[in-house]
Amino acid sequence: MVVASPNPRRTEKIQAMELPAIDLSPSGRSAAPRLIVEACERYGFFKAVNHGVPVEIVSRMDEASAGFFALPASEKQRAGPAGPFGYGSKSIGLNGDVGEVEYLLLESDPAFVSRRSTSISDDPTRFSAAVNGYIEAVRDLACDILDLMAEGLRVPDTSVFSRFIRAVGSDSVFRINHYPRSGAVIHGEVGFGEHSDPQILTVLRSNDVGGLQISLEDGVWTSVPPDPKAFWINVGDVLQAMTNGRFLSVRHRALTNPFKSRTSMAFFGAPPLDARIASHRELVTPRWPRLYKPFTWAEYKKAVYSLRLGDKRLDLFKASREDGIDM
Ligand SMILES: C=C1C[C@]23C[C@@]1(O)CC[C@H]2[C@@]12CC[C@H](O)[C@@](C)(C(=O)O1)[C@H]2[C@@H]3C(=O)O
Ligand SMILES: O=C(O)CCC(=O)C(=O)O
Ligand SMILES: [Fe+2]
Repeated sequence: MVVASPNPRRTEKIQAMELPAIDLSPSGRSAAPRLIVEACERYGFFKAVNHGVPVEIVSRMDEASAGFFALPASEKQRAGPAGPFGYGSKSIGLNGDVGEVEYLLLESDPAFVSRRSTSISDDPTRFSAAVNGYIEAVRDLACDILDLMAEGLRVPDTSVFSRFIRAVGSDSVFRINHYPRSGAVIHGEVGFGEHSDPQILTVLRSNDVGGLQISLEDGVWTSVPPDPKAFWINVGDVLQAMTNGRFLSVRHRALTNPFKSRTSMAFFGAPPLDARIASHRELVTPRWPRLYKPFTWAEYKKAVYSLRLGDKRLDLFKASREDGIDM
């Protein structure tokens, strides 16, 4: 189906497609490893249902974020400008990217959250308790899913991916996005432009307003229907590299809604800065040689922050023939 694009001068196809929903309850668990692998190979995205994250943790976080974004602009600015952490409005990252979004970007370490909360809320203890409780729950979910991925890929040590996120010094971050309604505009505007997520795995949730779209093919966008009870899970660049390109770090974006404001929150599970990222040896074979040169997360992050939002930074780390096909 071809429908309205946020930029009518650009030819874009926007389609609706059912993305896989994976049941993480005890009864769905035996099929989960295989279904997760299939979803990550085809779409790089899936929906986690019956995930076990308590609803109170989610509603406390929703209240905390709604309270913050409802503050007058001058008060929100006390937590900014984002460089890259803190409150940002319209400006994304450090290299001139913009979008119809305001956000809080937070370190995932509880001590950093507590410290930063003093510039975010008049009740910093409450705010940081909500954020820290939410981060702990979604980090556990991310690790659980990474273990299922390893099992589905038949990697014998099933904590190969999750151990990076559980490590002391993990560079994971947490983002809360608020997209004001676009008012007079009939079509949505670009809130958060096209990009892939750089880290290992993203755990994303939104309110009941749509706007997220993924692109499996250049210029073709698939709208992801909102489901506030579920989490959308997506593969990041580092996991694409660690799986030697089997899992896809898919490009996505978020549009604003003409009538309703949208809130999304994303936990980006990342390794420590000094972690060495390389394709897992079980996934490198003579028929499927190593696609990426090994790199540290610090080196990758430097590339991320020196480039623009939409740049394809993983291309900088492609292996050449001279790098061989060592396993
Ligand atoms: C423009 C930028 C913002 C970003 C860092 C970057 O230079 C390119 C990647 C962007 C992104 C996208 C996913 C996450 O929201 C994010 C926190 C990340 O790790 O990479 C943002 C960065 C940011 O807003 O600081
Ligand atoms: O708002 C969304 O649904 C997506 C946001 C996003 O992609 C991001 O924060 O990296
Ligand atoms: Fe993203």
